[in-house]
Amino acid sequence: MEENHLFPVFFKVHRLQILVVGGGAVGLEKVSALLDNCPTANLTVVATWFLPELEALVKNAPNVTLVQKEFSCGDMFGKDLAIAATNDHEFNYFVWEKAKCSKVLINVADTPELCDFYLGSVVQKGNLKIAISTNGKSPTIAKRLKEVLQDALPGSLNEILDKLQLIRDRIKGDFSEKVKQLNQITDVLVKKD
Ligand SMILES: C[C@@]1(CC(=O)O)C2=NC(=C\c3[nH]c(c(CCC(=O)O)c3CC(=O)O)Cc3[nH]c(c(CC(=O)O)c3CCC(=O)O)/C=C3\N/C(=C\2)[C@@H](CCC(=O)O)[C@]3(C)CC(=O)O)/[C@H]1CCC(=O)O
Ligand SMILES: NC(=O)c1ccc[n+]([C@@H]2O[C@H](COP(=O)([O-])OP(=O)(O)OC[C@H]3O[C@@H](n4cnc5c(N)ncnc54)[C@H](O)[C@@H]3O)[C@@H](O)[C@H]2O)c1
Repeated sequence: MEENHLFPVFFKVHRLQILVVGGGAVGLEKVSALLDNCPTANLTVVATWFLPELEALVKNAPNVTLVQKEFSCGDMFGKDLAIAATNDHEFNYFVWEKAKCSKVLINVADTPELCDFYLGSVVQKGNLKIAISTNGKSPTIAKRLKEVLQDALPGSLNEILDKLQLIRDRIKGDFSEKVKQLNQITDVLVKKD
């Protein structure tokens, strides 16, 4: 079976500077995804025009700046991550080149082969977060799986996490003893019948 070699990480995006080039349908989708996960994400969106929905979304977000202009090399300065989401394939390549020159990790929305990272479909239940990737095969299936898991996972999972954190903070002893006790307490979750 073919395997997915993407390595998932969970970025603290409020500590990063993120550039999005393009403010149309896909720019809106990517900005929404970032803000859904982290309302305090630091985003700069550069585009020649913006969808009104995007302007409305970021209206009261001081951490998001919309810059209406053509993208230029200087926009990459000081950025940690970038997303190229214009409707111009050649231009997205140009943005990719600028990101590479500046050693900025980039997602090119219309060219998976150029992407350093993909965005995932994200299930959220309080502190719990599950990211799904289909290796770029079918974002629609990723979205559907997210919907299935979002419904199937009980809201009480977040309470369990809160309780486990309290227990984790209270257990004394050396590290291996702590791991042993935490595994015993949670054994019930994986025990068959
Ligand atoms: C998961 C999600 C995250 C997000 O964007 O936040 C995401 N795409 C979502 C939706 C979606 N995207 C597209 C459709 C239309 C139907 C279809 O094509 O299936 C729908 C469905 C819809 O909108 O309903 C079209 C599309 N997408 C890509 C291309 C380019 C190409 O494949 O060449 C084209 C064709 C454009 C064209 O034909 O012109 C590429 C990528 N899209 C990815 C992520 C990465 C792979 C993730 C993975 O490994 O599975 C990757 C590789 C790069 C990236 O964008 O990071 C988000 C679901 C959010 C949710 O959970 O609700
Ligand atoms: N990865 C994904 O999830 C995904 C999903 C659907 C489509 N796509 C691809 O993404 C691309 C973008 O589609 P869209 O629907 O958002 O397009 P769109 O027409 O809605 O928006 C294009 C945006 O690019 C901006 N732009 C164009 N040239 C620019 C420049 N030189 N400098 C700055 N901004 C510039 C425009 O101002 C506009 O904001 C398409 O090529 C499509 O194939 C990707």
